[in-house]
Amino acid sequence: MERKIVYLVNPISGTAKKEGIKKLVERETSAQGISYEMTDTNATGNYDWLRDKVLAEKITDIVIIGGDGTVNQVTRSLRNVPVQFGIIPVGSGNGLALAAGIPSKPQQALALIFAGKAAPVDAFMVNNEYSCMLSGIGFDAQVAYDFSTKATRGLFTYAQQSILHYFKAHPYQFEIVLDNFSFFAEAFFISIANSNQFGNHFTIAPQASLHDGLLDIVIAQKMNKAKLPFAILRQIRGNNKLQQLVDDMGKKNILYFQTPALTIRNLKLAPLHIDGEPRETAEEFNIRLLKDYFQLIQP
Ligand SMILES: Nc1ncnc2c1ncn2[C@@H]1O[C@H](COP(=O)(O)OP(=O)(O)OP(=O)(O)O)[C@@H](O)[C@H]1O
Repeated sequence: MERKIVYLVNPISGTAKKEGIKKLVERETSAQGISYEMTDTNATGNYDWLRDKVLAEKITDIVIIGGDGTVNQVTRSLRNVPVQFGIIPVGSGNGLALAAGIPSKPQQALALIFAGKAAPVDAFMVNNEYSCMLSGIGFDAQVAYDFSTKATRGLFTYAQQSILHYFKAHPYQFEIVLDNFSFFAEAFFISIANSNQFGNHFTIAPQASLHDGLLDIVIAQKMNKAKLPFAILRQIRGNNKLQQLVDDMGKKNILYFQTPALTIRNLKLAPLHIDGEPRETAEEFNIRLLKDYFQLIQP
């Protein structure tokens, strides 16, 4: 089938200048003889118009030139639409693209898109919110919130906010409800991961796969704050298994397990982020995996 690409450019994502990337994309796509359109994304995150366009004009590929927040909004809007997605990662974190092995350099990411080999990627719901990468409750959500209020984006601003919040961080109380049992945890944050990382290669869930039908849950339990960075480092390298969860409780600072669904009771109303974007929190989160939600071009 003849390919037709729609490029969606987020003008505010990350810190990279978009004009040069747009020119590169136009030049290279024309050289490939592929028909394409290019348009900016919008702040509302509504892409219903695109759904209709894909069907009416037989668009084969939607390529997102942006970060995880944009990937979230676009893929959410195009559920069950017969189209494959590409990413040219120019966001601040680019967690999903990096987890999928998509190159960071626009020219290489574009070459991958032209090769056009797509594979399914899971997503998940946190109550009624759709997430495709990594969501979290607690410390990292507070960082996401403050990051969203800053005029400059990018890794530097993100790191600056993380460090500032680290010194202010306090644990929250949660009840975790799994199929067969439940337990209480006092934790700085809980990450629910489809991708293996927060972005920028900062791995949090080393075993996470984008299409294994499982969510990786990481609980950074209350501990002496001086130990927290070391505990996270161990987590990055570690190989904890689900069956070890019960053994680990009470012994380990970081709990790590995999499950397709769980409920988290948020007893102290810790803040929530969805794919790095702050969202309204709730007293209870029902979290469930959506298997093979969209097709992503990847190596
Ligand atoms: N035209 C636009 N004007 C203003 N905001 C926009 C526009 N298009 C998209 N947005 C918003 O930009 C936000 C950030 O987008 P994106 O996730 O791509 O970048 P990022 O946050 O810098 O990267 P990452 O999520 O990888 O850390 C999203 O919340 C999205 O709603």
